[in-house]
Amino acid sequence: MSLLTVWPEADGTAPVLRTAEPSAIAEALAPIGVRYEQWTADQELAPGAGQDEVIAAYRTEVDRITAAEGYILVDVIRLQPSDDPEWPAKAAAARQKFLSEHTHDDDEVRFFVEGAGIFYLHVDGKVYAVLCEAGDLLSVPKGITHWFDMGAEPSVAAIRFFHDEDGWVGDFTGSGISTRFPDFDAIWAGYTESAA
Ligand SMILES: CSCCC(=O)/C(O)=C/O
Ligand SMILES: [Fe+2]
Ligand code: NI
Repeated sequence: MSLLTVWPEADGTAPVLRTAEPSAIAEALAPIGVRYEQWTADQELAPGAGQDEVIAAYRTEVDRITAAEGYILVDVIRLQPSDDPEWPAKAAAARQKFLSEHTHDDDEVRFFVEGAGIFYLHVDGKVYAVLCEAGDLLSVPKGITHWFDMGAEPSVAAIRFFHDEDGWVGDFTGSGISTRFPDFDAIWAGYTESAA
């Protein structure tokens, strides 16, 4: 399951669209150049599995995406709650990195293979919050203003594709818009309640 919520950029309290229907999500995102697809992500990942293991588990999907779109670098972001005393600081730093509005010079393709996270796309006077879960493939054109939230207790794994060997580079806009919209934890609470 996934969820799309759309608000006017001036008001993060009154959504103009809220849908968990995959075809409706894809249809709403297509006009802004965003590709949303549901693939299958059902590989069992060991708790300590790192980049190489995750990429190996999804080799077929990784090869399909890189071959179709010419990516030269693939990496994995994976966060899982743990008892490690360093976890709270690690989680907070990982969350903070993507929490303010930014753009990229490269398009952005993310294949979610575990957990959940929300991409907020700020386009044409609206904010589109795409809650992605395992199996979701999201492709965002270069230059789109956006931010990403994985919540206070991140649990997510996503495979990322880059055309540039520098990997993830964000250009921050300096806008405080991300603080005016419901964060991951607020949206996730409503989503799990409505799914129950
Ligand atoms: C789920 S991938 C981590 C976030 C990221 O790569 C990005 O570009 C956020 O804007
Ligand atoms: Fe991004
Ligand atoms: Ni980004």
